[in-house]
Amino acid sequence: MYLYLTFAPLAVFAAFRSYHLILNYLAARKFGVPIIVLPVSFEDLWWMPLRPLFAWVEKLPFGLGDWYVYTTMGWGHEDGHKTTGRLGETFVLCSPSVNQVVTSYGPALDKVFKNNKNWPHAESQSQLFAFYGQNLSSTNGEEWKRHRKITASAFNEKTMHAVWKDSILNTMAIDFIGESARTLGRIRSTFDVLAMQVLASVGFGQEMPLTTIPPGHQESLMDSLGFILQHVMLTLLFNSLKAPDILLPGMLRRLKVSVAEFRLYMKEAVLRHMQSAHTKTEKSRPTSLLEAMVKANEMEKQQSETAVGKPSYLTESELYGNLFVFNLAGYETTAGTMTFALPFLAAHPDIQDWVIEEIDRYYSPKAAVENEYVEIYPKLVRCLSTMYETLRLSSPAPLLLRDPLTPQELPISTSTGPRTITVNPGTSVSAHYWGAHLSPRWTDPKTFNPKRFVAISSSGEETLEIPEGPVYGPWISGPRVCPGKKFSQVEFVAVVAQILSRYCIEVQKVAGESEEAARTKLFGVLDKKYFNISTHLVSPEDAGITFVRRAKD
Ligand code: HEM
Repeated sequence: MYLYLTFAPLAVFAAFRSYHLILNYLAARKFGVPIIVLPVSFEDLWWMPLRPLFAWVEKLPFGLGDWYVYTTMGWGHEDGHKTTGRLGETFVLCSPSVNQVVTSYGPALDKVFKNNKNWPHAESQSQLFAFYGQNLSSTNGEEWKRHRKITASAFNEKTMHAVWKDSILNTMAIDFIGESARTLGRIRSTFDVLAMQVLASVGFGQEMPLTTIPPGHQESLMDSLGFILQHVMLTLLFNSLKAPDILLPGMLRRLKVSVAEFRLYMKEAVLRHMQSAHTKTEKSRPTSLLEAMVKANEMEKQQSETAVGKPSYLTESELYGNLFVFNLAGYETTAGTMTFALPFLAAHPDIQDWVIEEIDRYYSPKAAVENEYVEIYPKLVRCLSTMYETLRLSSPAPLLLRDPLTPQELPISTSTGPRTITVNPGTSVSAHYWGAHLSPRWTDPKTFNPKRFVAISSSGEETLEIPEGPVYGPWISGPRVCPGKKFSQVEFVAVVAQILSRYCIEVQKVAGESEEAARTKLFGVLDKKYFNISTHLVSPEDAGITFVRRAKD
């Protein structure tokens, strides 16, 4: 009897899933592209906490566990170009809950991202990070336009000045002499802190040290935000849990405190900026993302009070939602990019010398103090090309899902030439930039070569140029292009310029290890990645780099 009660619901569930899998498979066949059949999709939220328990299936013989890799949103990080190399630029992931057309074909990506009205964010992904309030990334259509209009004003040239200055000053404060040898794990934590510091001062306008616990708080801003961001998936799953503290394990109790603390920090910061928005003169320009956002919102509110119809400003919780998403989207992405860029430069001394040549020509470590962002930043093309190439090889974005609202034509490439398929509502399209960035459409796709992004202009100057032919889109394109694109570029260029103006970076060797063996080991470590909000290394402690003071000092 007990056995029956336990297994009957499972049998019903399995029968229900099998029936839907057959229906989805029949629908997928109509596309006439390769199909990968999966028992579960990463769009099934219940699967997320269970997934680690099934890691063993990958070890099954005869490829029986090959499906497992495709059941995480970040499967591209692990798979790279393998599946696209085998099946082509368009294929379907067919599971009981959904069919996903996966594409790395340029015209398809172009079409989807240019038209976010017909191709909105998939509901399954968009609501993930809305626990502080609806925001830019959680909304679609008219709602999204309202968020985008207010938040766009935050990313202005004045804030870029602040990003430049803060990035350089925070890099100067890192002790690369006292701790010259760092594992890639330590590199990541170093730049996690740096990225958070830049976001706290440029994002919040936070002036006190991030580690201070002000009156009325239990945690510092750094500790609360850091804890939430490091455990964001857990926050997502347990945030709405109303259980009394005594029943919660220590980890969830701490998470609850951090979530409440960060909300309080946001509340105080919004209030502070709302008050200063009233006292500052019209002409004084905001210096933090939050201040700019609050100011634009207050102006919108005033106009909205005189107009009829739906309010066009953001509510308080929407301001929090956006501020949190800026932190979430801007912290790991930039820190992760640095974690890959520095070892790539260490392993390619010729490229490093080429970048240093540019830095020595245009950059001086006083650049932050003298505030020369406007003059120096645009000249550091080789530094920026290093970021472009790093992102080509290690993009932080997972598979980006879009769900068509009405039947849409999607271009595909086949061995007999290009054609289109009709994608109906209910089928997702999944942009697979890992496949695109490592495609043979690039010359020598696996090699780190920032020079591929540098061209010479008619006046003889080096300029950044994306090669024609292959697809490049770490920040995507179209109306939903990453609003923090320039923020991340300015931060990256400032950090690399500051470091290489004083240090060379070398591959770390253990006693008796040859240069070649150390490089091979480093490449092996850089090659094994996984996704958790951004790109992470599987074994970051197994390789490292060393900062060597440059001779000119
Ligand atoms: C290397 C750095 C970065 C990369 C590669 C990157 C990449 C991306 C990508 C691919 C998207 C589109 C996601 C989608 O539509 O599904 C996006 C959106 C977004 N990013 Fe970034 N990002 C970076 C840095 C930043 C920074 C520094 C900030 C803020 C300070 C930021 C804020 C955002 C926001 C708010 C969105 C949502 C935009 C919308 O939906 O309209 N990002 N980013």
